[in-house]
Amino acid sequence: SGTSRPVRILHHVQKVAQYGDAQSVLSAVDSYCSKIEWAMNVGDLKGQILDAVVLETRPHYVLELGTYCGYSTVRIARLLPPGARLFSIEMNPQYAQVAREIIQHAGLDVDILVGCTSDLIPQLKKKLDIEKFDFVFIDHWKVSYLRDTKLLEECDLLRPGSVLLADNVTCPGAPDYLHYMRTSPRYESQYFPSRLEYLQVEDGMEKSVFLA
Ligand SMILES: O=C(NCc1cccc(CNc2ccc3[nH]ncc3c2)c1)c1cc(-c2ccc(F)cc2)cc(O)c1O
Ligand SMILES: [Mg+2]
Repeated sequence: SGTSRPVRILHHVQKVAQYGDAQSVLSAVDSYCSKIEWAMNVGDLKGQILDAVVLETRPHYVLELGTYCGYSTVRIARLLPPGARLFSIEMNPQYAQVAREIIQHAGLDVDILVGCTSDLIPQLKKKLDIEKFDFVFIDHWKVSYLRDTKLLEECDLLRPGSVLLADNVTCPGAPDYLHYMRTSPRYESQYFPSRLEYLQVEDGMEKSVFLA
């Protein structure tokens, strides 16, 4: 097929979702990916956990690792107060372009940084004039979760109370990240059991609060 799966999702959103209506964009992605073809969006079930953590945290500065089509980016951005800033890092330029158009269709304003976390995270303070992130959503390569969390610590981008929420800690799994979060005295960690997006497979999210 000529188009990619993300492009097919974008075309579906542009066809059926109301421009400027974030909820209709989320519903369009979820109906497409549950009925036509599966895709690795966080989905509506785990998305409700993401919503609850964002609302509880009321973050001003947000970082997302792994944009894909921008589904979780829209989920987070639609709940942020005016003035809050959301930055999302995506290393695949095709994904980043689709995400920009899906986020635009939702009427939201997000900065997508194209590149890999190991290069970009050390530049964030200087480039974005940001002190610390209040909330980080981690959903990129599962083997990079732990490395990048340690990089956030080393770059002094977390403050006491910063909240990290990681997708897929059960499926596909991020065992070294989970072990670190559940044994480190620097974090208070909590597991939220759920299901893999659009399937009956068990998955879950880990919420970890940075203590100091
Ligand atoms: O693997 C996953 N997602 C990550 C991912 C994957 C591919 C490409 C990218 C490219 N984006 C990227 C990469 C590296 C990066 N470094 N810095 C930024 C950055 C950005 C990201 C995933 C898999 C499954 C899953 C698959 C199969 C299955 F059977 C069950 C479950 C479910 C999910 O919810 C998932 O999130
Ligand atoms: Mg995921």
